[in-house]
Amino acid sequence: MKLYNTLTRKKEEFVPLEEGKVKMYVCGPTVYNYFHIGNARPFIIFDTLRRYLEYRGYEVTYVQNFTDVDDKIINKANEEGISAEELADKYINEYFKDADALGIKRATIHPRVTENIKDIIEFIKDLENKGYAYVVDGDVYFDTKKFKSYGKLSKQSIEDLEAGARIEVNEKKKNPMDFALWKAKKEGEPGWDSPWGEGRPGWHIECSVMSNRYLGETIDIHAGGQDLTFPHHENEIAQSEARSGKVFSRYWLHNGYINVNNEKMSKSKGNFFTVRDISKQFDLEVVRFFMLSAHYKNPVNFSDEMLKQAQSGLERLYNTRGKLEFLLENLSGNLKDEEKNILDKLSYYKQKFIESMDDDINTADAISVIFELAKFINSNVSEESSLEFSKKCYDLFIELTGVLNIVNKKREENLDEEIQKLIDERTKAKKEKNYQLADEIRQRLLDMGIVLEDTRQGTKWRRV
Ligand SMILES: Nc1ncnc2c1ncn2[C@@H]1O[C@H](COP(=O)(O)OP(=O)(O)OP(=O)(O)O)[C@@H](O)[C@H]1O
Ligand SMILES: [Zn+2]
Repeated sequence: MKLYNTLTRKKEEFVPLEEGKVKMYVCGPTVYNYFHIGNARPFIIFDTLRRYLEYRGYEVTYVQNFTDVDDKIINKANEEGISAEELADKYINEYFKDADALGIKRATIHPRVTENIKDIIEFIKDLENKGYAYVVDGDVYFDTKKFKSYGKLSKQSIEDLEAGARIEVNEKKKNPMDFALWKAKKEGEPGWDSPWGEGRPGWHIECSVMSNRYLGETIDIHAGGQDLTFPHHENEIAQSEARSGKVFSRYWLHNGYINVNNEKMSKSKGNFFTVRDISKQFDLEVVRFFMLSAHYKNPVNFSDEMLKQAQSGLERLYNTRGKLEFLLENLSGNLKDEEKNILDKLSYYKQKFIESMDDDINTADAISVIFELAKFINSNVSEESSLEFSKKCYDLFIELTGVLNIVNKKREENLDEEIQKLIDERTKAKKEKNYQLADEIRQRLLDMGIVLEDTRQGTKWRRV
């Protein structure tokens, strides 16, 4: 399997440190709000990478953190008159509701910064002892000039970075690229005791510490959105490698942006749609399907129209699944000769799916293969087919869609909703005296094996 590694700017063969095992860290959300469609992209994409690795037989330890102390959280908590902890608790809870509905598997560990303060302090002490950190008025800074390979991820020399970056003037720092490991407490902020006085951790240190604590000094994959490459991931490398003297992460993966009118969707620009809001209009499986329909590194323009397209694509796949499930209940018999002849098509689709995913998790191509398979099923499985053949088609369809965790509802669950929707449409048509449409809908339901009975309490249905 090949993955595009930001560190080398190349697609590289993926070889984990320990055979059969993958240690993976994904930068998680800052929990002060519902997360938006842009934030959803890394969560969905790297969840899919994890699922694919598991499908290929790897045992994956997956860590995704919650940033539960930071300026934005503190400000919002102060506005709402609650503690930073209460605010973070609330949005962690809300995160899980949306993430579950997006089909994102829970991480092996979801650590929180505030539960790791002791380790953070120890880590900073190590950096200080090794001469990589200096203290000014209760703040502790990382000395970037001391870390010789600073800039290796963003491929810029420290001089270029200094020249190019607009960094706020901070009298306390020795060099403009230095960053805070520990921040002295200010009025109205939460704080913890430390050797440097009361304070709280800077942002970058948390990921170095939690990755080290839960996965060890060297991990296989570290991932996040493209905006995290610099300075966040650059700083994580500096902190971790300065302390351990070992490679921090062997593969660095970054997803491209979800844009609105070609501009990055972001909270600060206000051009964002929360997943929660979208869930009022669309099943969130549609959002997952939409994300996976593009290659994760390509920029994607988000719009309602795109979601509607994704919705109808997903519906087509559900129709295939529904048809197969209906037929499986009614068919019998072993493979027929003509079915034996086309059986190798199934292994071909499976092979193509794996090739696509092996090519830097090309979910867009993988979904095209699923559509090809659906087309094959639609034209080759019918009331005339054998049970054995239909079952083989069905098993492959479920296997491949299962890797991406799409089309994951059974016909029965899906059907009840669909039936009710059609009944409502028919009732509306009757009210509007559109009897032709009403009859058409009744016939469509009958074809699905559903009989309607109009009663005084409304329309009831039963299976034939
Ligand atoms: N428009 C976007 N497209 C793709 N990924 C994004 C986008 N915006 C943020 N991300 C990613 O979402 C993840 C969660 O980050 P976090 O909660 O810190 O959001 P954020 O960067 O504060 O969001 P914002 O940019 O809206 O302020 C990070 O991996 C980040 O790179
Ligand atoms: Zn991080």
